[in-house]
Amino acid sequence: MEYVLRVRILRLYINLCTWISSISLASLKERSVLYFYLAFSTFLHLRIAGKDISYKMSTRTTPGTPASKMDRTPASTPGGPKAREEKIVVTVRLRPLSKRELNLKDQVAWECVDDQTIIYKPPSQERSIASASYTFDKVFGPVSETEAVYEEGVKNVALSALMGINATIFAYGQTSSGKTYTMRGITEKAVNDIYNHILNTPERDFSIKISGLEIYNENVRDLLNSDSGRNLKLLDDPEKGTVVEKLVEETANGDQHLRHLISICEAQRQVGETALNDTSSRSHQIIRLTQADGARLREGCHINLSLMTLTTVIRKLSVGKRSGHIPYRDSKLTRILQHSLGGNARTAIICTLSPAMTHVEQSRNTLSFATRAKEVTNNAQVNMMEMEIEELRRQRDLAQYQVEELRRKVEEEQPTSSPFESPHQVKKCLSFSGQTTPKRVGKELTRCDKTRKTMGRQTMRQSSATPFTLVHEIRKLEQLQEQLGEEANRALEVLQKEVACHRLGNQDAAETIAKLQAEIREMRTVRSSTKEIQVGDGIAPNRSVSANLKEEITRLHTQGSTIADLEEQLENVQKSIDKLVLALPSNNNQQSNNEANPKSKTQSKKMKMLPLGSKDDDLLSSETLQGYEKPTPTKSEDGDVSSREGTPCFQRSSSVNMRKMQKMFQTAAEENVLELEANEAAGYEMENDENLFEQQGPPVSWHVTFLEQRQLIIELWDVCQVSIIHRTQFYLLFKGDPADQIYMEVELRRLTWLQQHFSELGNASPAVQGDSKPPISLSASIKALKREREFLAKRLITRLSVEERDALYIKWDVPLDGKHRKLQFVNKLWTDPHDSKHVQDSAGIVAKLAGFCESGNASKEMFELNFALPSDKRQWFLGWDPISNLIHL
Ligand SMILES: Nc1ncnc2c1ncn2[C@@H]1O[C@H](COP(=O)(O)OP(=O)(O)OP(=O)(O)O)[C@@H](O)[C@H]1O
Repeated sequence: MEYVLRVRILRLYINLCTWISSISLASLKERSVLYFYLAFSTFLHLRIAGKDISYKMSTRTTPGTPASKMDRTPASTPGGPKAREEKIVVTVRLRPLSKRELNLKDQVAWECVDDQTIIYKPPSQERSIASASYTFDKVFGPVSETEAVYEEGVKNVALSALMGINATIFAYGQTSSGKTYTMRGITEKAVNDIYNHILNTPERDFSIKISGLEIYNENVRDLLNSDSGRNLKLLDDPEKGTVVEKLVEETANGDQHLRHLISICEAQRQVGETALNDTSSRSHQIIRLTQADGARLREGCHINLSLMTLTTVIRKLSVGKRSGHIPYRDSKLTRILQHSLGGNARTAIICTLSPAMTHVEQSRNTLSFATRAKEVTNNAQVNMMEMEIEELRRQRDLAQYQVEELRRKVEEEQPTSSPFESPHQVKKCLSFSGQTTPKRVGKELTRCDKTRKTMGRQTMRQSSATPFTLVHEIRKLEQLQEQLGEEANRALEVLQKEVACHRLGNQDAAETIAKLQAEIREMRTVRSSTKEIQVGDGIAPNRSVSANLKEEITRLHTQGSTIADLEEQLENVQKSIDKLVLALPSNNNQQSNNEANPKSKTQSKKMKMLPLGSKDDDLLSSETLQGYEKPTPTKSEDGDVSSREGTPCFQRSSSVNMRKMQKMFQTAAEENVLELEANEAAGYEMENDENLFEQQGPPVSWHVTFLEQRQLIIELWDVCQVSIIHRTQFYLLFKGDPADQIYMEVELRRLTWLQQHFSELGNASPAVQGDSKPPISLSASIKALKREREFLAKRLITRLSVEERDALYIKWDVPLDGKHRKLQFVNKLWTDPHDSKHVQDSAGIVAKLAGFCESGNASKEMFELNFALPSDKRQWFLGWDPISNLIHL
């Protein structure tokens, strides 16, 4: 059996760091190099079976426990390696003053007072600044050797990889603080230890594979394959999590080869650095910035998203994993390191510090990052794979075979059945469906069996004095075998579950799914007491839109378009909303919260009922939005779709103005009938799908049609300057459910009319609608949209924390210190109808700012806004006006 140890070297280059805003410009200007550099080494995926899997993780409860003192308790069974929460090991290394700092007569500002505490100890003239003390797992002062940092700080974590546990070590600190210096030594020592382990474990075949990658300004580059291009894609693998597409993985033939490969990664980094400075415009910008004056420096500073997100992820994790959405997906680095940060891995962070007084702010920031990191817990567990299961299965089969052999021997010794024998017992205890159990038919024995039989008989004769003793011994042996069999079966069950979890990505995912299933069951219970309605009833998803629409219209006509029918339509939409809401990761998190806090259960349920509900402090990021894009299926086991009939929320939804809905549908229906009839008159046979097929090829699936229609709608929204809140609501509500067809059609029709109206109107005076309604014109729409953006800009302050805002500014290229940056930012939302990611992100942000999640009336309002048809047709086309009312413009 071969065991594969994967070593990954990951480097992150950063121009400026997240704490840039807190660094005074004066100190920035003094820096000769303005990029930050983080070095990571990641040890991943060691597949190990045998005695090593009998270790389980221990929980470290106090932040003061040194990594070296961490306890490892052998588990009693092979099925014992269950994930336990374990905090990240955080150490700090303070380097000596560098030559440059000495030349500049810089002073030492930090002192390691013991092996766990570092204090800020300013020189006498600075004493007015409050001193501060920080405690970590281990603190290494300026005279400490890298060996000590390895042995006492991170060795345990590094060697966890040899026990089949994912391990990650990374260095974090400002430029020139000693990350490379430290990581080089640590990598070297870890390589030594790994190869020593391999030498001392000759019974196993190891294979060591290494890959190296660099993230520079969110571009991922392969350090072992310079031809691979500058921006490798990250892919989501259902089994492995995030993987880097086409990343080369070299097999190391020995320790020297591994060192050589590591040095290639190192050299690539240096080449990359130089090359980037020469060729990359961004890098030019870095150089230029180092010589720039304050204003230009501020204008142009590019803050690295990965580092920013890393700090956000650590901050969020430090207050508890279940504290809301963790934005792993917001940067390449955090995506790649997802398992190492709060996931299935053991992680050690070495925070490196310069002792210099001039760097005191950066050092404080590093220490506050380290303090937060101390609170982050991981759920490391041994990676158990099919091979290990196979091995256990093999052992069990062997045991079964031995029992059978013994039984046969007893039978030969004692042909008549003994009252002590219980033939079924053994079979029962080893009943797990093995494949390799040798089968025997009747008395037909192979030559090998016959030889063994003869030998066995001789052995039995020698070892058993009397038949009674022999039977007694056999019984004892059987009992032992029974225990073994049961244990093996139990272990197999555990392992299979673990493998299943692994396949799903991680333990968290499995837990979430389990909880979702529980939720689904609960929903079914609620549902079973109410009326069952099929989603998309009467609408065949795979038929052409026109055919479906016509059928729908006919249905509405023949049934007299009763309110009940429309209610049914509405219910279907509500189901779609439920699906969307349930698909929100924040709701999954909320569900998890409820496990711990039953009191919040009612609240949570209420939230789930709300369309677009999400936690208030949970910024709808790309990850959340992906949840929208591919909603988690909420089908129950028997295929039913969740329904909310009878729930308070459903009743609220039912209070939609049904008359208006009815009228709207009728109008739309009538228009469609006219259109269909016109088509028919023109020679199209819409009803005959077969003819259609012949004429146009296979019918377009609803999903394809939906995507096309949605794109058209998005473009029309842009052209017609439609409210971005309306766009957001519509975009997030209608995700392609078959029941959405009618709404998509109506929206398209509405927008087409509006576009036509605007173009016909040209410079002419807009139509006045009477009453208090504003005139319909493009300029009126633009004005309304401007007001709406101003409103949303104001909401940035109340809806988002400073950090969230800064993260968004960075992501959307809004200068952090620019004037009117809130408005600048909001003005960027919903501006590119052709960029689906832009649209998705814009929708997430507007949803958050508009606070869709807060109001229980949101769904009602939305239905009225989007689809209520006032008596005047023109008013209907101004369907987004009430949104202004909603947000009190
Ligand atoms: N503990 C230490 N003892 C002695 N010298 C050190 C120590 N740590 C770092 N140095 C020296 O300080 C300088 C900067 O260190 P290093 O290059 O490792 O910093 P870095 O954090 O990797 O910087 P960058 O982010 O700019 O790449 C180097 O000359 C290195 O030899």
